[in-house]
Amino acid sequence: MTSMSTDHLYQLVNRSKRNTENVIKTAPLGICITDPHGYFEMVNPAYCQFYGYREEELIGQHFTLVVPEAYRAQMRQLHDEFIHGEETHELRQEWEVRCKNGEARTIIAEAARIEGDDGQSRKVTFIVDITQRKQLEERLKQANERLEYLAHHDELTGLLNRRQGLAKLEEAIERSRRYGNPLSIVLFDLDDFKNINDTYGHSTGDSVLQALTQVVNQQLRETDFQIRLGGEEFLIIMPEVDADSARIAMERIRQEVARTPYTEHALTVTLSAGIACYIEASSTRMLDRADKAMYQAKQAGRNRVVIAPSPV
Ligand SMILES: Nc1nc2c(ncn2[C@@H]2O[C@H](COP(=O)(O)OP(=O)(O)OP(=O)(O)O)[C@@H](O)[C@H]2O)c(=O)[nH]1
Repeated sequence: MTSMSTDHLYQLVNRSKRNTENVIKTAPLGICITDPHGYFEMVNPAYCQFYGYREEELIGQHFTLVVPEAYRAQMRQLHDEFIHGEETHELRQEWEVRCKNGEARTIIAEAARIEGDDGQSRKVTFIVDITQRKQLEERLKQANERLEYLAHHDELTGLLNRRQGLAKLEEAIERSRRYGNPLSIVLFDLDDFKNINDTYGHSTGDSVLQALTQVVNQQLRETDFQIRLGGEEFLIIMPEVDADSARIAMERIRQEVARTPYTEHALTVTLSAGIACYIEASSTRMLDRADKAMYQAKQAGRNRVVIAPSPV
């Protein structure tokens, strides 16, 4: 080889090195190289910019500087295992990291093991910021959870809604049918509720419905379900409870509801209830019997509980 061609080769190698350096400098993804003990040896501008540190603030620091305290030990161990392990590439993984200003962000990191000019292993890590995508995913997840919740619950009171409540009733009836256990349902409706809306406004009416839901719930067993069928009409499912016990429970609830003052106007609210217990009936039949009993309670002057007679 002539001296000219050696020069030329030297130039080419230098150019190639400069190109590589420029690629690393201008790469849109953060790149860092850590020594065998996890200390930063190289960080590119995108890495510094992402974390909010200057290059000289990072070089020589342990990489766990950008890791939340809770994961530091785990990350340190993973780094050491990778440096001394067999794998040359570390799988892509999501991590939560901390920027200089304390901000938490999410990255996807992928790493490779390279050999330094001292013959020792180094870890080169490539990071991509996915914070926005994660936040979007989180908001989407919350929106889906909310939709899922609303599909089963009444928004005002947080109770199960009619559709979900009727499904629960079907399940309860099925269990009673199979195991021969008693089951009672209570249909109740507030008395003269229209007066409250007309006198104090709809939002006061709403507050009454919310507070009343709590009063009733506090009186129920863990295994009972309270459902808002619609408007000011509610259903309670009481599995394993016979008609007499349901009446005692409902009397207690009726009295508690009537005794409680509602809203800042200290309103009195009463309810009329009809009870039906399970006797080889469909949910429609049971609801129908409870409804008739409730109607009787209204007819008899309201603020009372009536048990539906057993069908012959
Ligand atoms: N504030 C509020 N009112 C509601 C809601 N749903 C239904 N209502 C009201 O409940 C009232 C029901 O009136 P009615 O069906 O005449 O019954 P009532 O006045 O309770 O009379 P009785 O049932 O016969 O004792 C109406 O004024 C409805 O507008 C609600 O979500 N919020």
